[in-house]
Amino acid sequence: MVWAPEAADTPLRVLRRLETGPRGLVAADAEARLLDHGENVVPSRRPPTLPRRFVRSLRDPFTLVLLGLGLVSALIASWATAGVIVLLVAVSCLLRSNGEYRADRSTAALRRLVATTTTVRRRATKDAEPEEREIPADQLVPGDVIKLGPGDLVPADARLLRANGLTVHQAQLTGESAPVPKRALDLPEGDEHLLWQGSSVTSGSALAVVTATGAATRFAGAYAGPLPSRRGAGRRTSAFDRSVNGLSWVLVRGMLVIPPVALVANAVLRGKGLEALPFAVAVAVGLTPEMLPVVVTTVLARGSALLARRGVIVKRLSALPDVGAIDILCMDKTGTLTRDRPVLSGSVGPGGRPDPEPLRWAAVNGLWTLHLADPPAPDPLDEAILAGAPDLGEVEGLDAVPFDPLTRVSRALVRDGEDVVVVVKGAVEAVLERCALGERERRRANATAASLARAGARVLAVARGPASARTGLDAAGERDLTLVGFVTLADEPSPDAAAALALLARRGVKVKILTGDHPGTAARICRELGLEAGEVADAAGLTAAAAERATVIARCTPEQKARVVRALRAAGHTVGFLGDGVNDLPAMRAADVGICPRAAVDVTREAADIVLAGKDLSAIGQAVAVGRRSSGNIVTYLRIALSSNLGNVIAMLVAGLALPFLPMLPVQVLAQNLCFDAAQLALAFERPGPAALRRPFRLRRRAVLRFILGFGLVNAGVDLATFAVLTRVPGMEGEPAFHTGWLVENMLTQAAIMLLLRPVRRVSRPLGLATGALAVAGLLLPLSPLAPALGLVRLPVTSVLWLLLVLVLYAGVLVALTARTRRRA
Ligand SMILES: Nc1ncnc2c1ncn2[C@@H]1O[C@H](COP(=O)(O)OP(=O)(O)OP(=O)(O)O)[C@@H](O)[C@H]1O
Repeated sequence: MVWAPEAADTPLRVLRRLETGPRGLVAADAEARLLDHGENVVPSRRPPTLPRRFVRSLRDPFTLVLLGLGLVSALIASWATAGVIVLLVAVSCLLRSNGEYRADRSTAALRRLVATTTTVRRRATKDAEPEEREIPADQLVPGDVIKLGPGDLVPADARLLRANGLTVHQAQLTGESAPVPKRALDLPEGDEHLLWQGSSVTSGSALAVVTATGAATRFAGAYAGPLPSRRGAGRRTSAFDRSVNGLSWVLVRGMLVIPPVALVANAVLRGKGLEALPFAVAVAVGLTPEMLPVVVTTVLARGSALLARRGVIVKRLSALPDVGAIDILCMDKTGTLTRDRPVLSGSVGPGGRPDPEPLRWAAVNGLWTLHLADPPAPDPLDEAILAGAPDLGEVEGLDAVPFDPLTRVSRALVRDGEDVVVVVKGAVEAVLERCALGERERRRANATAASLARAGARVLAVARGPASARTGLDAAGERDLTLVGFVTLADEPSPDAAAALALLARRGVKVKILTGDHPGTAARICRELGLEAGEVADAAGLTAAAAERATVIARCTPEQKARVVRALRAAGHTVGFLGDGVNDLPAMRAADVGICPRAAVDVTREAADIVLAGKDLSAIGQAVAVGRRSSGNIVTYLRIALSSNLGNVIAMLVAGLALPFLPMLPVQVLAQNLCFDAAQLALAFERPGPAALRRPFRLRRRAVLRFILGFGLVNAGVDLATFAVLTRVPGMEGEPAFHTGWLVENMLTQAAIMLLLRPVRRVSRPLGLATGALAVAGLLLPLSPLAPALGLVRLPVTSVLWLLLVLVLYAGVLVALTARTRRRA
């Protein structure tokens, strides 16, 4: 059976070819088709397997440079060096891919909870009435009849059977960034009647028949390789990623420069040629924080697992440090701060007097948009209006376009007795600008709406005007309507919103409300939640400076929300956006981190980096804390690893020039590196001090570089002091004794650095064990069976005592130098 419809086929022919009908498939038939066609999953969207992750982790710049150095070692037959490098790479990639894999698995159950679902029409038996059900999108089969509404992801390729004011965003497939209109034309010419998997509904509603699923969709064909970013082309790397990448590249450059410098120096000063190459390679490896990718993955995977236990899904692991860096969180109001369960509270005429007419016409509009546009999920506002509406009389619906956040109105064309009328309801300004009103009447209407909003109500304006059944809704002028009045609805704040806002304030995150609603309503909700409303601004004509000052920005269109977010980012803030509706999508894409509650519409959930699967909004505060902790641990690792490595490399290069022999054998450099790397994994389990949780975390690259350089030099000084001791203590004259002394001292100082260069004093159990093991390994390696292979010998007791003395002095210096930073933590 060939499912793909020819572009110009009529709906009937397509339905026939797919052996289905407008009433949907019979359930048993759908099951059989599922076996035939498989699940509706694009192959490249399946989570990668462990081996594939392993191969992917090889693409890291450090790993590539390490492999390059390994290759050089192999070419000059320095097998031990090559072997240790391959071991380092293998362990690093294995730990990293395993960490990612486990992080994915830890959120898998939660992900299923918030998986995309689709409203499908199916029948229990051939003669049964069709029923509409939500099923997971991966269970769809060709021939299924589906319903779509604003915010829905198009779950498979489909042919429209009916469409109402439908526009879709299909940039991923066609590159068009603006939403394109779609119609259920009988005899189409272009692709106006076709929907592609991977696009999303911006406005309107539709009934469509699925023509292709899974690997057979156009999307799967277009992206056989890796997927483009789900957040669209606008997605940038975060400040944290950029800083870590920047540091990495400084080091990679260093790694590439060191071997030639060491070689040339040896050649010039000692007339040695290529025999110094293994040493040069080992020194370059010594500079690498080869465990950086592993530590980053472990820290982030742990953070994500911790949050999963609290019902928070981190979809993009690298979003965690971004959450920790957020200093402004913008959020929408409806469905985030309020429950989005509005209840009708009143109906008044344009002057503010109680009047049932606005409610009646609002309900007529709501009823027929619901019936004719037939969206998959009814709008809560329309439901509330219908629940509280009186008898609507004999009004027959002719056409309707559901609510669109861009126009901010919903429209219906109805026959009222002999007359055909267009009924418009929506945001006050959007409706008033469609009304023929004198200056005074307009002012009076605005004053009425403002006073209703100040009392905290959601206000909808209702207007009507003459139209023609023949020319239909699209041609209805809608310019000279008559204002019927206003309906008001109450929407309770979410029970946990106040606590969540208070927690964010304690964490130093400023909250801004960006809403499509009236400023009065938004300001009132803020006060009820204990948030100082401060400056309330109107989105129209808002300047960047005003956006920075305001706490509430009202009457926002979706694009204006995004513009505010972009302006705040341009002013140097790290901005999070929390929203649930299709009107929040552009802002979510513009923000550093997108967050959405579980009940958000599909597209918003797809675009979000973090999904709050639980009900409690306070989870955002927890995500912020975990984000800061994760970044803190990564930076602590970088400081410790790099200042220690840098110190060692400087000391080795200097000593290399002063000594008649190599200060350390390549295999010793690498063995010491391996031990240090393994111990440093414990830094992933650290808990930063309370001060780190009180303010947004910013990785300041310069400050980190200064720290690394400063302590690197101190460390080099200590190494050279060790060098001086080793050359003077009796019994240490020979090359093996010198090597052993330096290796032991290095491992002891590395353990000291791990304990002392952290921002907090408290030592976690994993860290205590790791540093203890590193120090003991340093002392015991020369006595172990590995000693001959590593070129180590037993040291006289006096020299060990001397080395311990240097260590104590070094620890004293570190304690004195870090006292100030620790006091602040
Ligand atoms: N179903 C509807 N019919 C008519 N008007 C609506 C409907 N839903 C919303 N509106 C009006 O359009 C305005 C903008 O709606 P939009 O959904 O963009 O934002 P919002 O509901 O106010 O919430 P948020 O705080 O999430 O931005 C609303 O304030 C309301 O006046």
